[in-house]
Amino acid sequence: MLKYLFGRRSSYLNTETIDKVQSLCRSIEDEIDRSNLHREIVQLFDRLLKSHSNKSPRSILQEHMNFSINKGLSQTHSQGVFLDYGQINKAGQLVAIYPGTIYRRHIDPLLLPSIRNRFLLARKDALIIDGRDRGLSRSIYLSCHARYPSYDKTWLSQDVFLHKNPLTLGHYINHFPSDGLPNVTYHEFDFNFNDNAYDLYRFVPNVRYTDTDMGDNDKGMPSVVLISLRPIKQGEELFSCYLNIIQGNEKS
Ligand SMILES: C[S@@+](CC[C@H](N)C(=O)[O-])C[C@H]1O[C@@H](n2cnc3c(N)ncnc32)[C@H](O)[C@@H]1O
Repeated sequence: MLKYLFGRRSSYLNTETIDKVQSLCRSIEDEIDRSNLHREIVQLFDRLLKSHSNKSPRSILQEHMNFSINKGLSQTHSQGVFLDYGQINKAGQLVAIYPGTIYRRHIDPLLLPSIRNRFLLARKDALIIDGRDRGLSRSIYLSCHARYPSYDKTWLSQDVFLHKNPLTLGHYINHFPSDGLPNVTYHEFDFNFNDNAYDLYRFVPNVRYTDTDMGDNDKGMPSVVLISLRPIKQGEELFSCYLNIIQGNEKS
């Protein structure tokens, strides 16, 4: 399904662990109701859109979904993402969004931005998201963003309090440690809003590298969201599985 192109394979990821994690992720993914997820996102973005300027996006998320996320020092590697307020009550809940530039694999030129880049995420439809917020990746995002100026570019800020969309931290979520299991999983999602809800695109943290006319196949803006695998308590670090598709049905 999804994989980090340049993720590392750890020795504790034996077949038994991978099978266990994959069946956990699949069981939750199978239950995701896409139209519910779309509705949930529309409702949140609508709240953010209509909010009064004195309320921060994070406090709107806290009021609306009873949680918020933030970056912090990870127990595994450098920075990670934590549930810093409230709780996630159940599996299958939207927790974060993976921001960045959308490339078509083997078509768009990804070689230079891919060098030493740990933030590349592949979708099964051969789209790749570059979520790196620095260097060439950052410049390319900003350049492509000029074609979609109403979309979100605030996720590029290191200061989460400046983020217009408080969910755009999916790219900083680390791979689960040897003494634990993932508590979130990647789920491919396309932002697609009606003409009368076009303003909601201003909270979408993705832009395409190439502005293609998709005609009838228009998927809106392809992205990836993070979904909880179980209830998550305040203070817990979010962990995904970078390898949950490598051993899957389709080997890409
Ligand atoms: C998308 S980044 C995640 C954010 C990263 N921790 C940072 O602060 O930039 C992915 C990279 O984080 C590191 N990483 C993630 N999970 C890890 C883990 N469990 N153990 C060691 N390194 C990890 C790897 O270098 C990986 O390529």
